[in-house]
Amino acid sequence: MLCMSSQEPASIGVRPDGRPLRVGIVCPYSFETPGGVQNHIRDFSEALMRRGHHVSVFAPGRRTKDMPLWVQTNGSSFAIPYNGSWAHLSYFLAAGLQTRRWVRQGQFDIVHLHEPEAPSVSHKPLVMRGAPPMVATFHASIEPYPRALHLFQRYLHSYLEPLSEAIFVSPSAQRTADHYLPASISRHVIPNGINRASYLRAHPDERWRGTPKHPTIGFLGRLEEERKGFPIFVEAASRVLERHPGARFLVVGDGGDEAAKAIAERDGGAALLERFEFLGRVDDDAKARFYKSLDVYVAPQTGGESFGIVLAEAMAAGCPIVASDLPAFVDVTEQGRDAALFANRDAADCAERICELLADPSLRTRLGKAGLRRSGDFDWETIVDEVLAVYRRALSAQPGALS
Ligand SMILES: Nc1nc2c(ncn2[C@@H]2O[C@H](COP(=O)(O)OP(=O)(O)O[C@H]3O[C@H](CO)[C@@H](O)[C@H](O)[C@@H]3O)[C@@H](O)[C@H]2O)c(=O)[nH]1
Repeated sequence: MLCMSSQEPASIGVRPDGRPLRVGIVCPYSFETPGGVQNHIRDFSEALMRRGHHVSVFAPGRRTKDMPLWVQTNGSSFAIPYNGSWAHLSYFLAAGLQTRRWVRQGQFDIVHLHEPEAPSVSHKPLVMRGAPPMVATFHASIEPYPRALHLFQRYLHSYLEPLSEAIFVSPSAQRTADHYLPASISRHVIPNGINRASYLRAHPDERWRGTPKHPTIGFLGRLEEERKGFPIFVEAASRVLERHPGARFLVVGDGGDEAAKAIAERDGGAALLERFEFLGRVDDDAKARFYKSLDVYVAPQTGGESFGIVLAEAMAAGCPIVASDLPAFVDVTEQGRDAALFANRDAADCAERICELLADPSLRTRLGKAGLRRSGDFDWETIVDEVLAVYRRALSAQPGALS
């Protein structure tokens, strides 16, 4: 079992004896496909290792070349539609045996489960006898809560009983989990984190930088997923072009070919398509430069967002944001003080907000500065301390758990 840590522990401070913690993290989704939960676990693990702790992650699916050595996989996964997206999970008998064996062999001080309510490997340690203290992070936000899911509430309620502490990435994620989480479990809202410094130090990329005549307006996300709102971005773009014919629309994410085809098939689609540039999936450095270069970043997501990590990233780059008024986005932007919000699914309103920002550089500067300040609340360096405080509580509630 490979558990990694950095060489020089700065401050450990969770175990009474000052030794580093051994933390086992279970991710329900395969690392073969990128996603918010996987990125969160990767960045959190790296931040814990920078503090000197030992971390090992278990996830479904196969190993890929670029996967860190501290991620272990169980070799298989299957895809199901989940919360407006496709999730690559692993659930059946072997998955349970493999996960529990991994927990036993890891001799962890703490086991940290992500989305233990999802039918995947992070569900499995909950039935173990003699398991270390278990903390869970709940990411999902499903509002309004569907009637069909009420059927599972009683089952989940008793299944989740062994958890020591629960973390929610936002108040909206807590409202969802409150439907099935036993009242006895302590609750903490701790947001998703970002590597803020990487956005602060990024430089704009000349290819993507706007000018007053040719401002650049960006979208980032999985284009083929309805809930990421790309069709709303396209509709808003066509309206913005009526007032700013030189505007360029830069798009990062998988699914560019299909999305370009759909634009070309619209009335007047060929002219609209000329104003779009599909950049495909980019690496994290290019992503930071992308946010840094834009005049406006647009987040037109229509639902299923538990937090809105992309907003936090754009804020850290000082990029002014136009976003839909989903509950999670309202929270991240402090009730809209740090971004211009539009009525969810309303492309005309979205275009209006974009045009207001394009017409008013001082408004863009004000929102960029407000976002930059707000992004400090999501820096991993702060968030890790908050999670370690939760680990400390879980360990002190089970004093015999530490070896
Ligand atoms: N480098 C790079 N990163 C990308 C790309 N596309 C997406 N990402 C990154 O992938 C992460 C997740 O992006 P989302 O579009 O928000 O994905 P999600 O899987 O729907 O995220 C969910 O979980 C997050 C974490 O809890 C939530 O913050 C989010 O609201 C949502 O519920 C973000 O860090 C985003 O920048 C790309 O092409 N390149």
